[in-house]
Amino acid sequence: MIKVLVAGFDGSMGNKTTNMVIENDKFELAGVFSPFAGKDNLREYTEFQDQNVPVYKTYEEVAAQKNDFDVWVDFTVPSAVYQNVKFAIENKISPVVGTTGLTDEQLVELKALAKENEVGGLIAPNFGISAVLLMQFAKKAAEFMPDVEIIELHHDNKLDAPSGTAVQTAKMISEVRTAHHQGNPNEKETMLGARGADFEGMKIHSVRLPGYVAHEQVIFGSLGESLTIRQDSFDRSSFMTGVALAVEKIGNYNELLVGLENLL
Ligand SMILES: NC(=O)C1=CN([C@@H]2O[C@H](COP(=O)(O)OP(=O)(O)OC[C@H]3O[C@@H](n4cnc5c(N)ncnc54)[C@H](OP(=O)(O)O)[C@@H]3O)[C@@H](O)[C@H]2O)C=CC1
Ligand SMILES: O=C(O)C1=N[C@H](C(=O)O)C[C@H](O)C1
Repeated sequence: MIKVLVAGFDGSMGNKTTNMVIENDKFELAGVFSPFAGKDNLREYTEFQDQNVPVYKTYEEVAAQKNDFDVWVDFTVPSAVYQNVKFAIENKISPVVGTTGLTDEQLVELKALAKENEVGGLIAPNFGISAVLLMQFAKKAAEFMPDVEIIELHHDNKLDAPSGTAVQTAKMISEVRTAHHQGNPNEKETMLGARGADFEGMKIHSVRLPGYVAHEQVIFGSLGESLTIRQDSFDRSSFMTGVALAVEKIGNYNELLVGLENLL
């Protein structure tokens, strides 16, 4: 059995993940983690009355029981994810991280730490197969159509913008695209932000509205034609297959990987 701790268990993704772990015969829910939890055991929560699982609130509590955990699944917040992943690696608990917001510098540091500790881990901006495919297709398209704008659309509880998926899409496109300005070089924004965020000349636009979950559209323009690639996550269940795959496989690695495609 793979022993799993879910950090952010009380959030939208953390709740879905907690239920997925409980229902998966290959996994044991060995703990949940949030500094803000008001209870000491998961069975005190109405939804989990049959689950005798400790609620951990501090790193010290987790460290004292670190042999109880194989995998740390993180669906928390951008402001906490770096410290959470650093702690997990230092305690030889494999991080499987959905939380977005890690900087490039933090990623480099965490990769080195994982190598030093010979701990496998995964940072996945998106666990949905439709999003993983969208990023791959977008990179291919950019080889031939280098003028591109990204529109990501999310629920209006999301803390960060642009989305981690949109940033990862732009990074993958930039591997095959020469950085260049798009639009009139003399263009002026008469309203600040009108042209969106800029990534090596590509523009990224973030929509936040009730009714949305997670969606991304990549639009390519060229002489006399356009190509649009779109993915939609209508429900957070779309991420669970990828999370389960990562939890199951991450023990086979001894380095920190970025992107679910590394495990497919
Ligand atoms: N990679 C992927 O496929 C996906 C990634 N995400 C990402 O996952 C993250 C979470 O998304 P979502 O579930 O919608 O967000 P929510 O706000 O619904 O949940 C976040 C949870 O984390 C808790 N939390 C805050 N700080 C800490 C901490 N230091 N340690 C542990 N838990 C903490 C929050 O508690 P409290 O409310 O008390 O602050 C909350 O319960 C976001 O970064 C999002 O971008 C989301 C979906 C898919
Ligand atoms: O906050 C979300 O919901 C999501 N966040 C991730 C991101 O920022 O890319 C993944 C997915 O889009 C859902």
